[in-house]
Amino acid sequence: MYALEIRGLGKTFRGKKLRTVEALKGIDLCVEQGEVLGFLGPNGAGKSTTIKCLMGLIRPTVGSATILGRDIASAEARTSVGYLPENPAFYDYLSAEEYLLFVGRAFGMQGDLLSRRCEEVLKQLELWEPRRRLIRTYSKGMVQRVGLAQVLLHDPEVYILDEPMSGLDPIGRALVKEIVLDLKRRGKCVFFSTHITDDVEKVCDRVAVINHGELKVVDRVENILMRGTEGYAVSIAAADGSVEERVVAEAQLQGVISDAVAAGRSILKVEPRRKSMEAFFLDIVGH
Ligand SMILES: Nc1ncnc2c1ncn2[C@@H]1O[C@H](COP(=O)(O)OP(=O)(O)OP(=O)(O)O)[C@@H](O)[C@H]1O
Repeated sequence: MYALEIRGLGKTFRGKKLRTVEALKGIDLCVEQGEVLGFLGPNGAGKSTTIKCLMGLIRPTVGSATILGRDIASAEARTSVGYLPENPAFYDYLSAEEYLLFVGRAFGMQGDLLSRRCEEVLKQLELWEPRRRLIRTYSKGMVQRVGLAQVLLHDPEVYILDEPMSGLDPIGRALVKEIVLDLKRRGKCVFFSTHITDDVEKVCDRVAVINHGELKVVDRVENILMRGTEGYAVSIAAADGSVEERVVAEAQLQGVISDAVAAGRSILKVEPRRKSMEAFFLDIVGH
């Protein structure tokens, strides 16, 4: 059973004067339990539309999806998910602590379990000190961290995060990456959208690239990086101790090494030169 299974998901928005936007054009995607999948795409690609369909916030025009084998329309599917919206908005006349107690009760938590989990996630998200301050006095990054705290609170099996790193400074981003890796270690499934390639390279097992409502590539991060080998950097030492570095294509590699050895020079290092995830992403989306 997949943690997340999306079959032929499509969404057409109908606007004024019969104007339609085909935001999703039939997406098929499965994510395993214990897997971190980065859902990568430029602005307007269809990431939030996919996530809103999964969370039942909008209805797909065609297709279906399940979470841990349960239809996304069911209450059971929703309770097994931790969801972070793209622009989380909270009851800002509550403190972070009050808000988390409210969320926990909505998930059926109470008593010691609820107060213990509140304390744990407030500490994990570095919100313990300001926990009694009203959310309206928080900075943008703090509000984003309240969003992540409510995602983690009920310890669900599946996490659907819409741009979890947005609005965070480098320290906050590192914290989120650490949280995602910790969820992975604990066998959870994390599906998160982003347009930042570096986030994907560091924490994901697989990447799904979406553009204009269509999935363009779904593959393991290491395959994508290997596929993008541009050549090899060869470091060659001369007899006088000087080092020369040359970048050569795969077809010339053997010849360059043989020639250098025949000339009495040593090969110090041969390293593949890979395309970055960013270059790969820009190729896919056609820039
Ligand atoms: N309610 C709506 N009515 C009409 N069009 C919409 C609606 N919501 C989204 N769209 C359109 O659907 C397309 C996909 O939008 P979506 O918000 O899913 O993109 P995204 O990949 O999440 O982008 P971003 O990175 O900018 O958040 C866009 O062309 C957008 O303008």
